Amino acid sequence: MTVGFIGTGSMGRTLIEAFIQAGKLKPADILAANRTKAKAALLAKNHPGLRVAHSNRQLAEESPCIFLCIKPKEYRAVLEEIKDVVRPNQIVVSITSPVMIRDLEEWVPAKVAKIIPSITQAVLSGNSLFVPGSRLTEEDQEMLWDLFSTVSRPLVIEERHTRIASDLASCSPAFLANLLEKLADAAVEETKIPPEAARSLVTQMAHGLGRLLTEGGFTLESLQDRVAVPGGITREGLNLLDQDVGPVFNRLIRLTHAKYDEDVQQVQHSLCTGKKV
Ligand SMILES: NC(=O)C1=CN([C@@H]2O[C@H](COP(=O)(O)OP(=O)(O)OC[C@H]3O[C@@H](n4cnc5c(N)ncnc54)[C@H](OP(=O)(O)O)[C@@H]3O)[C@@H](O)[C@H]2O)C=CC1
Ligand SMILES: O=C(O)[C@@H]1CCC=N1
Repeated sequence: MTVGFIGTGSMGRTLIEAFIQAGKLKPADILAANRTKAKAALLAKNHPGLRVAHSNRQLAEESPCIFLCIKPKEYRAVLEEIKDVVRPNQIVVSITSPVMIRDLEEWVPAKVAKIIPSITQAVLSGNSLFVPGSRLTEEDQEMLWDLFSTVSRPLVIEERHTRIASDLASCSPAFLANLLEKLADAAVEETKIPPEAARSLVTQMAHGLGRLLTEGGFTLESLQDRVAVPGGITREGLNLLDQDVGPVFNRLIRLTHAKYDEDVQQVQHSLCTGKKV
């Protein structure tokens, strides 16, 4: 089956390369289109057999399953371009959290799903968040589940939980990398340890931490208890983090939700103005 990807930016490329790496899709199964054609052409060069469509419309005509890997503001233009050629038996998957399934279902007669990926799929790990639309059959759901199982752990979520689940699965790699960067920078500032050593120490620690939590039988709580020996040094640090860092995450979640609400409004406005199918 040909799988089409509209948008070969950061996430479109990550997904394509993850499916190839997992052996789930062969390059010849993939048809890609991107506004800046050179980006899709480079992907085709790196994965011989992968085909580049000359337009989004051609891609939509030729792909039983179409992934929209574009940003919220780019939906209107792409939907305008493909809506007349999309058929009811096709599957259209959006990877964009603020685009509502019901809006997509108004624009195209296809079977729609929202699947939010994560950069962690580049190493075939992490969750992908699965929101099935009303027209998907059991068979379609199984096909998508099977596809994403090869690069992630798919998780069905309700659409109303899209934002918070994306914060945790998709944004948090950036949030936690930022915290580790701050930890390393503070170490350099306070002790003059060489920056490369500080970065290497936190990076290797993060690798081990991920494994402890996923394969090592630890929970978030048991890990802290195990490291913080009674009367020891770690407890001092944990007490400070409990006091100062917790509230930052409450603010962070309020911020991401406020931006999400704004994006939802903007997308709905852009998709509601003008002609639909
Ligand atoms: N990055 C991440 O970790 C995650 C991203 N997402 C979601 O994925 C979506 C894409 O994000 P990301 O890949 O990071 O963004 P990018 O900007 O890297 O990629 C978007 C791509 O879409 C292309 N594009 C834009 N308009 C069109 C068009 N009309 N026709 C064809 N291609 C077009 C752009 O082309 P051009 O080269 O011309 O700019 C660009 O390559 C977003 O909605 C984001 O929220 C979801 C989970 C995680
Ligand atoms: O920053 C963003 O908007 C996207 C959503 C999830 C991850 N990245």
